[in-house]
Amino acid sequence: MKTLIVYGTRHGSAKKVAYRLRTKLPGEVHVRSVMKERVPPLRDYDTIVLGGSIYMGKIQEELRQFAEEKETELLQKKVALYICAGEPDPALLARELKDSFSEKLYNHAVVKEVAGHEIHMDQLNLLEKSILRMKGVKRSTYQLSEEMMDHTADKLAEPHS
Ligand SMILES: Cc1cc2nc3c(=O)[nH]c(=O)nc-3n(C[C@H](O)[C@H](O)[C@H](O)COP(=O)(O)O)c2cc1C
Repeated sequence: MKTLIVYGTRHGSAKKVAYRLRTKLPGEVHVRSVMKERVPPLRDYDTIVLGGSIYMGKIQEELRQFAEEKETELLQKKVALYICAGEPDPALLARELKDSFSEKLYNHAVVKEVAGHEIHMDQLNLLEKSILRMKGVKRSTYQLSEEMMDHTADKLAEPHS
């Protein structure tokens, strides 16, 4: 199995998930930032993982665009989707995950997960801090889900139907 993980991030948690997933997946696994690196041709891979993080309800525009441009190819592959997102309401998190990708791609993906979130107060700018203050968030939090990463890796290792 050859896997490509393409991620978008602002403060690093979606990147952290991408690199942790790499250690859990069998076979050759390549990780690329959709914002900073050239993404290799998808035809070279059996499995594609797309992951990003949510700000004001939206995933990184670069990742959204990438998924849109490559949709036809992605629909021929085994696909996993994840988001890092900090909303406390599970229904809202599920909505954010669904809205981050096209309906076709979301339905096609063998696994779609909320990977938890991290907030590093010392890395945020004033605007970001005041947005979080309005949401009642005052402290750094570190809640990435190892369980979700294990689940994603297990699902991707299952034979493709
Ligand atoms: C300014 C700001 C806005 C955010 N808006 C949302 C949001 O609308 N929904 C959500 O679920 N999480 C929101 N979050 C939480 C982030 O999605 C979470 O911290 C995530 O782990 C960040 O990922 P990154 O480190 O890959 O950029 C927000 C965080 C910040 C700092």
